[in-house]
Amino acid sequence: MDLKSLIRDIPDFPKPGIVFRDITTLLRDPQGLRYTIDIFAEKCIDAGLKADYIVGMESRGFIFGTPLAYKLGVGFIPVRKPGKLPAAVHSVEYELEYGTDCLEMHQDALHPNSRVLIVDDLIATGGTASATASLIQKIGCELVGFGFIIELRDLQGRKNLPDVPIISLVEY
Ligand SMILES: O=P(O)(O)OC[C@H]1O[C@H](OP(=O)(O)OP(=O)(O)O)[C@H](O)[C@@H]1O
Ligand SMILES: Nc1ncnc2[nH]cnc12
Repeated sequence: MDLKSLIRDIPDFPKPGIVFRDITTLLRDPQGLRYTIDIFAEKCIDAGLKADYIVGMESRGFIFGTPLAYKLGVGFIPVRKPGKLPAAVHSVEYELEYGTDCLEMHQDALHPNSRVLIVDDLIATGGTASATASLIQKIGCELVGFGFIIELRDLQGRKNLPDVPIISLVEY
């Protein structure tokens, strides 16, 4: 199945010059959604990525990370934008094109030495994924790899990530 054909390209969103890779059209397609999660799980297994938990970033990381965790038979841990999680959190600030943003995770979400696969819908600069990796490493967890539906290769986000396996299903 050609997943790229199910992803809608929206030019000049959210600003001129950006081509927004819209996954809502993929999610809307029952066969496309099922295939995405099935092939994602298959590639993780084939790559030997043995995780105890999937960590997904708000918000589109939730959309793919949770069904992948279900498929792999492991737990899902949300990494959320500031002020959303009710219990004590670890926080990490990271650079955006303009300014900074922050991500948070419950301090008690993971035990040290838990094996974690970080999942998001897309990697662009790698800032979000890199910040999430630093969060789980703060707790002493083992980062087994990253999984993305979409990788924007020209932005070279991989260069900002730790040296672990990276799975991406669709590249631009
Ligand atoms: O590699 P980067 O340059 O960090 O960009 C990738 C991130 O940007 C998008 O999330 P966004 O923060 O736009 O929020 P959303 O998921 O709520 O739409 C996307 O879902 C990734 O998390
Ligand atoms: N081009 C893009 N399309 C969709 N989500 C994004 N997040 C960062 N860059 C993006």
